[in-house]
Amino acid sequence: MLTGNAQAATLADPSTLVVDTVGPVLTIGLNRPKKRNALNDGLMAALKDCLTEIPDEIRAVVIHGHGDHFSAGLDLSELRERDATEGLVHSQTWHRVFDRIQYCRVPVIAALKGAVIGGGLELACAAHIRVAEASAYYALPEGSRGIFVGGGGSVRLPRLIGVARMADMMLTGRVYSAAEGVVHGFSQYLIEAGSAYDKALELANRVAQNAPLTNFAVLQALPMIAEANPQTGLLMESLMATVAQSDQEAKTRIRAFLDHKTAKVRPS
Ligand SMILES: COc1cc(/C=C/C(=O)SCCNC(=O)CCNC(=O)[C@H](O)C(C)(C)COP(=O)(O)OP(=O)(O)OC[C@H]2O[C@@H](n3cnc4c(N)ncnc43)[C@H](O)[C@@H]2OP(=O)(O)O)ccc1O
Repeated sequence: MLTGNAQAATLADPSTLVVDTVGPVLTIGLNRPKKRNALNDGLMAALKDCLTEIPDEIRAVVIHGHGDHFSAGLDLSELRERDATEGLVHSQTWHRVFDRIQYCRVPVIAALKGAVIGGGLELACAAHIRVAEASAYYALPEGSRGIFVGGGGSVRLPRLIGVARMADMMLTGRVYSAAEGVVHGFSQYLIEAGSAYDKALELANRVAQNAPLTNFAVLQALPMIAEANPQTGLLMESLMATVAQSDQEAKTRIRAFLDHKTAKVRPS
């Protein structure tokens, strides 16, 4: 991996994030509403710090946007002339930040509203669950800006919506609606305007009640199993299932169900 001065010079700007704890949930609010939460170097460095130091008692994370939008993507005012090395360093810096989301030890839920554009969309792709309210819209206008995605979008987005649809987004620059986002498998929830944050928090509290080992398996093992060849995947699944069910947590939880001391599965 390349390193360089462009990266070393970046200082975290704490004012660009509002970080809070709500019970077992860490909430991270992108906080540049006047700039539609465009992702500048200071915000990206702050986000990286914040995701590196998740307290032990936190069981889930919600990332949301202050103001009317999730994020308008890369802060174009910072897209200064870069030579090839600096460009690679910049892109790889973003990769490291978004990898911290994807490989976070606890589930990360993105609460989407308004503009979810370019790098903002790439950020959302790294989360484990996406909750969109009706105001959310998605676009990849990189073509019209003369650039390419640089935050892992070409790896993560096709795995969610397919290569052809991502190609359509990039080539046409078309704005996709919140409803299309659900239909195409980008977001898992579509809810009324104004409620993405509340819904994300509700879901975060729910996943926080799971056995940590099950959540770990979903975050770390499931993506690998899904991409493995079937034989390898089935073996990995068996190993993961065996580890999980032999854990004391599973034994306690199953005993509680059999003793009628825990909730049944009911439609919500
Ligand atoms: C190359 O290596 C990379 C690339 C990347 C990632 C790339 C990308 O993310 S490309 C996508 C960049 N984003 C855009 O093109 C969106 C631009 N913004 C808009 O279209 C609109 O602002 C809007 C989001 C639809 C909202 O519209 P509206 O509500 O009308 O607000 P405005 O009046 O337009 O904006 C208010 C204020 O915010 C500024 N602003 C908005 N977006 C950005 C932005 N992306 N960058 C900088 N500034 C922005 C706007 O200029 C206004 O400022 P004023 O000073 O005029 O008030 C990743 C990694 C790589 O290595």
